[in-house]
Amino acid sequence: MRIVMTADHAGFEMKDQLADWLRADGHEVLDFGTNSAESVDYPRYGALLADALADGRAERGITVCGSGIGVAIAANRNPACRCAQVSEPLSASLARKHNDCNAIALGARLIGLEMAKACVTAFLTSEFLGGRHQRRVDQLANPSEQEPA
Ligand SMILES: O=C(CO)[C@H](O)[C@H](O)[C@H](O)COP(=O)(O)O
Repeated sequence: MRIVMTADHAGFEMKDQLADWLRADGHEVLDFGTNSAESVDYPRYGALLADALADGRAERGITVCGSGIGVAIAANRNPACRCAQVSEPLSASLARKHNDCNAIALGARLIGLEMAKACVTAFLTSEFLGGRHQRRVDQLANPSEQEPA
């Protein structure tokens, strides 16, 4: 699978470790930085991730910051990106099954590498269930125009 990865300074080390692990597993990883512990601002890295998903350069995205929150907020500014901040595999799986998320955000200051790998595996191996979930995902484009179900 073609996967775009980004991180801020707090997440770059976990991002690099996950990228190596994914490449060893046969995935193609587009790494859009950052690539050091020098302090950077997360909005750019959320946006770079979302741009690559929006224009089809990548099928899935994984982004990492200290908590996963900042990069998730930034990525979700792009309507083509549905990014869930997750800290355990059930949420990562539900992000695919119910929300058709094309990205997850991880907190390198919240979880360890093995838990991050478990989240990534759940995210990459789970499929969107469609049905009532498709209706709700469609409504995200214009939530205030929807009739209550
Ligand atoms: O956006 C975040 C918090 O919501 C991320 O965790 C950032 O990585 C964090 O804010 C960076 O903090 P720092 O003190 O500048 O390293």
